[in-house]
This record gives sequence, structure tokens and C-alpha cells, in this order.
Amino acid sequence: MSEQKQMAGEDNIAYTLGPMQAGPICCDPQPLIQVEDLSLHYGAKAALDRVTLDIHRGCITALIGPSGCGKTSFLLSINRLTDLIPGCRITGRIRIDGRDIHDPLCDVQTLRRRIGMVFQKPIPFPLSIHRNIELPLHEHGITRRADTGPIIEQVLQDVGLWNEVHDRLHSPALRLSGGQQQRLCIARALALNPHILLMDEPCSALDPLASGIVEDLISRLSGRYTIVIVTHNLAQAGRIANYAAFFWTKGQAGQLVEFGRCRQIFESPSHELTAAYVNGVRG
Ligand SMILES: Nc1ncnc2c1ncn2[C@@H]1O[C@H](COP(=O)(O)OP(=O)(O)OP(=O)(O)O)[C@@H](O)[C@H]1O
Repeated sequence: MSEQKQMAGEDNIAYTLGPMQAGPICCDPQPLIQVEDLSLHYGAKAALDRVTLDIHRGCITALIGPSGCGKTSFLLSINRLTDLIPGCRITGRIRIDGRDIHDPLCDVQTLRRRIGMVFQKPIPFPLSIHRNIELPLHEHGITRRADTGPIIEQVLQDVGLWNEVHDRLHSPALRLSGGQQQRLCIARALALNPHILLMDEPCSALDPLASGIVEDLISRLSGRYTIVIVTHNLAQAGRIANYAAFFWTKGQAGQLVEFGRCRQIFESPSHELTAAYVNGVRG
């Protein structure tokens, strides 16, 4: 079997799942991303200080905390996008599925392929809707139409866009509304069949209606994907996340104050800083 066919075959496994189902409730936590003593510096500036945290498979984990406490830095370190930031330095260990992502044998391309990323502002390529999803597939060696066509349709179905765009797949993605663009960006991330989705405030640039649609979509993706989401919207975290990690800047750097089931963090936090933040007294 050619390498390309093998890759497409491997990818197609996920597309036999059919319509999106709500994922299992996280009653049996299994760590997928294990972060141990993670510290991060931008040059001389410390952004994260010894963060230790397990993120569970198939669950949604919300990273919450005031501006500047290191949530995005934490997110970017999981797929090693921090490698691309000049002067950024990391110590500590991140293991995904038991493998150290900083091991010299870890292939960063493969790592990033397995981890989809969605940003605050939807940034579709200035290309057609179809090409936005086809391009990353081509870049990863999935080039046959017989392979790309079904994947493109499936991911557009998964994000609820197919019915809205199937008759104009070749028109510019930039003509879609903001909410549709964000769903297209999520579809693009799903196309490479990731295991993990990192989302940095994916609803914050959207109007309330579009934000609600994307939020529902994120809920439906749990179970099939392990999702880590940065959000300033505590109500949203409470609605969609299974777990919450509360960060706070202590001294110069962000630290993890408390991690737990969302309900526990919001209703009976163990730390008084968490209580003050979730009750709107501080932050
Ligand atoms: N590329 C960079 N170079 C230097 N400092 C940076 C860089 N990126 C972030 N920082 C600093 O690191 C700290 C953590 O930033 P980060 O963006 O991770 O926080 P955050 O909690 O995500 O903030 P927000 O909620 O406002 O997005 C901040 O003090 C920020 O100014």
C-alpha cells in the first residue's frame, strides 16, 4: 500500500462514525495530556511557573483566569507552537498518550497534525470553502479526489455547515458570516482527524447567536475529541466543560491555582482565589 493510501486509510477510520453523537460523560477519567512542572519564559519574562495538570481523554477542559495569566501560552505549548516564538523557552514535561512531546524522536509535524487548533478570530484562507479544507489535506499527502471529497463533506456535516454551503463550495470562504467562518475553521481542523482540539476563545469574536451555535458544536465534539478551550466566559465554561483549570498570576508568572470538575470549581472551589474569581469578586 502506498504511503498516501495508508494515510488516507488511517484518516478515513474517523469518517465511518456517521453523524456526530454526544460523547460519553467523563465518568472514567483517563489522562491523555500529562503536564508536569511546566514553566515557560519569553526571554527573561516568566509566563508560566511549574504547572502540573492532567487533561482527560474525550473531555472538555476549560482554562480560565484573568488576562495575562498564561492560558494561551499553556495552550500553545501543547502543540509546540511555542517553538515558533523567538526567545520562548520551556522546562518541564508534556506527555501525550504517554509520549514526551519534547523527545528528540517526536516528529513535530505529526504532533501538530494530531492536534487541531482554532483561534479567537476565524481565519479562513482567502480561498474557496472547498479549498480551505482541501489544502491542509493536500499538504499532508491526501490528494486523491476519491479521498478528499468524502472527508470535506463529512467535516462540513460535522460542523453543521454542509446544508448551508453544499451548493456554493467553490465560492470564497471570506463571504461566509463570522460564525460560519469559525465553523469552517473548525471543519478545517477536523479534516486531519486530530485527537485533540485546542481552542483559544473560539466564540469571543462572534455575535451571541453565532457564539451559541459554535458553543453547541463544541459540546457535540466532546467524546470524539479531547478539547482544551480558553474562555473568559465563565457561563460558557460552566455549560460546556467537564473540567476547569483556574490560572492566576502570582509574582510575575501564571500558576495553576486549582483544577477539578467544572461543577466543583464553580460551586465549591477549594481555593479562596478561585471562589473570588468565579464569583466575580476578583479578576
Ligand atoms: N510572544 C510573547 N513575547 C513576550 N511576552 C509574551 C508573549 N506572549 C505572551 N506574553 C506575555 O506572557 C504572559 C501570558 O500571556 P498569555 O497570552 O499566555 O496570557 P492569557 O492568560 O492567555 O491572556 P489573555 O486572556 O489576555 O489572552 C503575559 O504577560 C503576556 O504579555
